[in-house]
Amino acid sequence: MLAFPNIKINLGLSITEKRPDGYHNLETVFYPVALEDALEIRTSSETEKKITLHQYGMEIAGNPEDNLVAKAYSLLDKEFHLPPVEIHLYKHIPSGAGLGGGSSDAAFMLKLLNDHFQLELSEEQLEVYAATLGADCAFFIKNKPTYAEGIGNLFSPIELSLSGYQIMIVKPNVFVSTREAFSNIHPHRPEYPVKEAILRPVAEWKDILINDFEASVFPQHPVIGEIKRELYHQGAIYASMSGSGSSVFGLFAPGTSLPETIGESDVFCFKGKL
Ligand SMILES: C[C@](O)(CO)[C@H](O)COP(=O)(O)OP(=O)(O)OC[C@H]1O[C@@H](n2ccc(N)nc2=O)[C@H](O)[C@@H]1O
Ligand SMILES: Nc1ncnc2c1ncn2[C@@H]1O[C@H](COP(=O)(O)OP(=O)(O)OP(=O)(O)O)[C@@H](O)[C@H]1O
Repeated sequence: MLAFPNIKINLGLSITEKRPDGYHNLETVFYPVALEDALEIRTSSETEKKITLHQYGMEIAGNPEDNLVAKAYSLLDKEFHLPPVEIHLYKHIPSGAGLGGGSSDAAFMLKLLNDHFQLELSEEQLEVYAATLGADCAFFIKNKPTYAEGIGNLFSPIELSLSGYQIMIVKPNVFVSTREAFSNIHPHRPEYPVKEAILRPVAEWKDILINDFEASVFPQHPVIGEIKRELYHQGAIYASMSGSGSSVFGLFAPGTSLPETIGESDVFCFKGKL
């Protein structure tokens, strides 16, 4: 059984307060975009080990047993005593990009196991499992435009369609640690709440829809801020860093031509239609 875990971008991201448990409350809108990994599971005849993971494409830091797809399997295996599986994961989504690639793989793994082994779990039950694997993991269960608050885990669906817009995503070759990005933030209530800003026309977002991580990440990694400026310079209607970086996306009007390139030759670049 095969699935294509996609990415999310953050439309606005306000870090509103630091919690006693060290995590931060935030407000953001997650929007799914069709930049995808490929993930396949098959029941395995292996008797010695439960998971055989084959990885292709971009390298993932860490050991295979720490891969979030393995963690997703273990989570359901504990409850349902699953047969052994062979997993094929083709990585096309860059890591450390703020695009939620690992979280998406994990969420799609839960959905695949649920379907393949007919576990009959509801979307709500799958969301509960997903939330234990990463802050934004549960979003990828329903995978629809979503307003998120709390630590990024309390969801309400929103009516928002960017259908027809074009997107360019650029990720420079720098690594931003999510944990470190949070530690440099001074939480505050936004002047223009994300939930209200998102209702305004896209052409107005530039001044009102803000990712708070930009103020802490751009000074440390100026190349990311330069990419955002360049996206605007080359005609983006709205441009922003996604999550805690290091990727930046630009939204372009339907029918306009996208820039050939942005930034240095070693950047990752994705162009697509929403
Ligand atoms: C910033 C976002 O990209 C917004 O979409 C996500 O909330 C980040 O989600 P993520 O990468 O899945 O993050 P996790 O792996 O759960 O957390 C990494 C680290 O970030 C910090 N963290 C994360 C989420 C949150 N609401 N507050 C935090 O302070 C914690 O120190 C945590 O140990
Ligand atoms: N299947 C996976 N794909 C990518 N990374 C994974 C995976 N499993 C575990 N990881 C680990 O998770 C880390 C973060 O990966 P991820 O692709 O989620 O990045 P991110 O862009 O920082 O996501 P986010 O938007 O959640 O901050 C990687 O450095 C890697 O060590």
